[in-house]
Amino acid sequence: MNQTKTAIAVIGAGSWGTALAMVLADNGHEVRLWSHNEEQVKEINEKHTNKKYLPEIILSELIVAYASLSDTLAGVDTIILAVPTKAIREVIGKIRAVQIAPITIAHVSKGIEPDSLMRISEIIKEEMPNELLKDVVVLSGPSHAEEVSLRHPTTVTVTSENMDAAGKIQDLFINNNFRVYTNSDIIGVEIGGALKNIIALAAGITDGLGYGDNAKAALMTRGLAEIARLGTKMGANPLTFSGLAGIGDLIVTCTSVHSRNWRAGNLLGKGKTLEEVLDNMGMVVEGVRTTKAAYQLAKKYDVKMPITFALYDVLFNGKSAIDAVDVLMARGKTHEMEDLVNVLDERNIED
Ligand SMILES: NC(=O)C1=CN([C@@H]2O[C@H](COP(=O)(O)OP(=O)(O)OC[C@H]3O[C@@H](n4cnc5c(N)ncnc54)[C@H](OP(=O)(O)O)[C@@H]3O)[C@@H](O)[C@H]2O)C=CC1
Ligand SMILES: O=C(CO)COP(=O)(O)O
Repeated sequence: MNQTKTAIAVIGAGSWGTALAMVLADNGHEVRLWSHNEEQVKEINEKHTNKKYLPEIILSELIVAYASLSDTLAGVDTIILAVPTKAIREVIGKIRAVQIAPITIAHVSKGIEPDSLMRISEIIKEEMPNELLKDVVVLSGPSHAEEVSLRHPTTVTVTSENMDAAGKIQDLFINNNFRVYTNSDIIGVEIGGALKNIIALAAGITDGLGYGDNAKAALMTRGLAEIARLGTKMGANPLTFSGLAGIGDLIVTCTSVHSRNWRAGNLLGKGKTLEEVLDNMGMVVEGVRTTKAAYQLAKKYDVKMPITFALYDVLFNGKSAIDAVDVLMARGKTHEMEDLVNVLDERNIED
């Protein structure tokens, strides 16, 4: 399906960057995988493994790891950016310092920056000068790196303000194991991908507390309702939340032991402190910072997000998980759909 074979830079050699590098290598592309860790670069090039992040996997020899960013980027016109949200500004700063020609950046990260309340595509556009940036594309959806690296069937979506650019990223990645759709709603795709991590943390907590499937189904359904309310108020297409970057990613993250957010929540539910959990995870748990950002966004846009607020209290205000669940369950009576309908009505009035 992929006609042109090109050199592609994957920036970030954690679980997701490495798994995506494998998809690109399966499609015959030359993949330059940049890491800021020289030991890891040596391991990937000499042993074709990345034991810390994907312990069972042997990597294709088409994947070559680089420690030098300028060597990684030389002659490349597409970057796949796969670092945690917290590192995006720093890494874009390093790219900016060595990049000489305009480039397309496809990011695959799932977060919102607290305080600035920016989506990742917005951060990239802020940090990268116009003359060096062709397009920003987002790739998102239900896709655990552990399963993608085993070539298990996976579906994702790509979006951009320029759908031709999204189509090019679709062509680079699509194959018979990794099916890539397009979606023109960049706000919805980024909000869905980021905020599902909050609900996955909460689902991990209720599992850790020993509550059952009813509690998890409640969290996922009502979690999606509050994600859709906020996203729609921010300008997203509400239909996006019933797609891969919405319900799709919510399902995979709330129900899988691969999810770092679910696992972190599970340990919190079992009584560990946030500090203990994060110290032992060894990989990014995006939902913690995103909870802070979503809490701020809910206030800014005046949207009710009771699960996000309950989790915020558990993570940052010392509330016990059991008390947070009790508060959620004892709230006043409400209509299931009314709040989203109100948000849609407000948007229609503004239009
Ligand atoms: N894992 C998955 O299945 C999926 C992840 N994502 C998203 O992808 C993004 C990356 O996640 P993932 O790969 O899983 O995270 P990991 O924790 O597995 O890896 C993060 C990688 O980024 C590197 N890194 C961290 N900070 C910096 C920095 N300041 N400069 C350079 N490199 C840095 C890490 O290096 P070091 O080893 O030195 O810490 C590591 O190689 C997240 O936003 C996540 O939500 C999206 C879909 C699936
Ligand atoms: O986004 C993911 C799967 O789609 C990965 O989720 P975690 O970051 O919780 O592991």
